[in-house]
Amino acid sequence: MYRVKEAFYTLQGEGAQAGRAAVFCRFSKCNLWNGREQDRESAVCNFCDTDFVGTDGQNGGRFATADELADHIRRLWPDAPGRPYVVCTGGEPLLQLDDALIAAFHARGFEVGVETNGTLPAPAGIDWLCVSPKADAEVVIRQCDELKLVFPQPLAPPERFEGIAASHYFLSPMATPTVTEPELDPVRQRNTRLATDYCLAHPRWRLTLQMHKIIGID
Ligand SMILES: C[S@@+](CC[C@H](N)C(=O)[O-])C[C@H]1O[C@@H](n2cnc3c(N)ncnc32)[C@H](O)[C@@H]1O
Ligand SMILES: Nc1nc2[nH]cc(C(=O)O)c2c(=O)[nH]1
Ligand code: SF4
Ligand SMILES: [Mg+2]
Repeated sequence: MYRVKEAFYTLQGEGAQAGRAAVFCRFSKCNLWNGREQDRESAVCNFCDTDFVGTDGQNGGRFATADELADHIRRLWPDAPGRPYVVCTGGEPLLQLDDALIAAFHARGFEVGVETNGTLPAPAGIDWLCVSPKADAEVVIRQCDELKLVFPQPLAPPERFEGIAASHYFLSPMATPTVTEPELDPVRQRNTRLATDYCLAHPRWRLTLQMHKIIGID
């Protein structure tokens, strides 16, 4: 049984695939926070900008088989040229994404992207793996397509992750979890300046911005 909070068609807003059309499949549950506001402060990951509790979002639900979920996601992709792309996120997608679901996506022509906190092993066959480390949680994935670190995190300085083999190293300024408009978020503005300065001083790192919030989609 797969539990999905929501699924929607949008543009990838972050990282090296930013600007690419994708169906986002947001799985329920995370291993670093239970999703309840009253428990945020004591959670390992305490800046999450996402509601991943339950299955009640748009196109959310419980899916008994990989084929049922992949068919559901396929229906959200437009009938137009261009390689179908699904981004599995959450919550923590690696609590649920398995070989059967990756195979079901591939069988429908999808490239499979994953956004993970890196604390759980990744199944084989993922086409684009984005690892975003959180605080002092141990990262077990040693190789990925992009390492996308939310910055700054006192317990997760960029230098700690340079041993993880990645094609791209990004800093993503930490936003206030509950604020969607960047211009109304002075904390994000300060963090954008800090991330910019870090990238200027350490040019292996690149800046990425949450484009979907800037342009006001999803
Ligand atoms: C909600 S998480 C879900 C996937 C996975 N659990 C993870 O943490 O990577 C999706 C992306 O949003 C980023 N994110 C979450 N809260 C954020 C915030 N307040 N500011 C900037 N990025 C944030 C995460 O680091 C991750 O790259
Ligand atoms: N447009 C858009 N791009 C995204 N990239 C990563 C996201 C996520 O929450 O995993 C995300 C998201 O929530 N929306
Ligand atoms: S950002 Fe990712 S790891 Fe952190 S609580 Fe949200 S879903 Fe979990
Ligand atoms: Mg998001």
